[in-house]
Amino acid sequence: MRQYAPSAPPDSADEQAILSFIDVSLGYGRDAKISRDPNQFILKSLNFQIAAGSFHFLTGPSGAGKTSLLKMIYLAQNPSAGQILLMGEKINPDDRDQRTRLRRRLGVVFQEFRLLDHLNVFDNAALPLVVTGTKPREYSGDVTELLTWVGLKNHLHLMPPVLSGGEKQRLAIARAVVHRPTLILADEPTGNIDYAMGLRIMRLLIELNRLGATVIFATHDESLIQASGMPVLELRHGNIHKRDLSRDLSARLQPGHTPEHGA
Ligand SMILES: Nc1ncnc2c1ncn2[C@@H]1O[C@H](COP(=O)(O)OP(=O)(O)OP(=O)(O)O)[C@@H](O)[C@H]1O
Repeated sequence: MRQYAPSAPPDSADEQAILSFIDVSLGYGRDAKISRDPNQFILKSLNFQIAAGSFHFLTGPSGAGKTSLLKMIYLAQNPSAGQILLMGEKINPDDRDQRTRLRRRLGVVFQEFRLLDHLNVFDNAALPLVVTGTKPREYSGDVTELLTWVGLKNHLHLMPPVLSGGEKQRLAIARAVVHRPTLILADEPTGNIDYAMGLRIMRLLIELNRLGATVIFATHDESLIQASGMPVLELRHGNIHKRDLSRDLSARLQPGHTPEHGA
């Protein structure tokens, strides 16, 4: 999988923040924006940094704001207050060129897949390379290898409407990483696939992370979190917390604790 290394790895991967949230709040609707009342915000004055080259899970109860947080990171949602810095740039919500430029360095696995129904599996996966003007002869080997990795080798010419939910999800994952993004954002990428394929996808993301990509992986799947031991950011009541996995581990070792599936 060496060829999937990110195209623009940071100079000092461990030191630099690829993403900073400075007092970022988000509320939906006119009232939240006008009043600036923290009680109206879904996400409240978030302050955190993500180091370039790191891997983080993002978790929290349903409705906690995981998708909303990811939307702000991929610049599809402006914060109601505060400043986001992405890949060394202060985000200006009015700067469309900045948004287009930075998005090309992102790989996003959307919860609802967002596949193009009129393109076959191969062409959907190749799309991020096509839009940057890459020639088919330069990408066809990589695209086929990646689709083989996610188990879609025999489906290259099928159209998305005939794929199962899990197959669509695997295609969405392939499309998100095919252009070697600097930052991968995955919203419940293992939600529709079985546990074994979930672990395989997890291994792919860990491998891409090992090659330099920063990964933020939103999930409810505690067994996957526990099995990987990667750091966890948890959204609760509009705030973000770093979860201490060593404390989780000692809790799991307490008498009477029932292990979760796969943990
Ligand atoms: N466009 C919107 N307009 C109004 N409210 C919204 C909008 N998008 C999300 N919300 C609300 O914001 C809250 C957070 O939603 P979000 O989808 O970010 O949560 P989540 O943690 O990703 O949930 P889940 O785990 O169920 O996917 C929810 O109460 C949701 O109803």
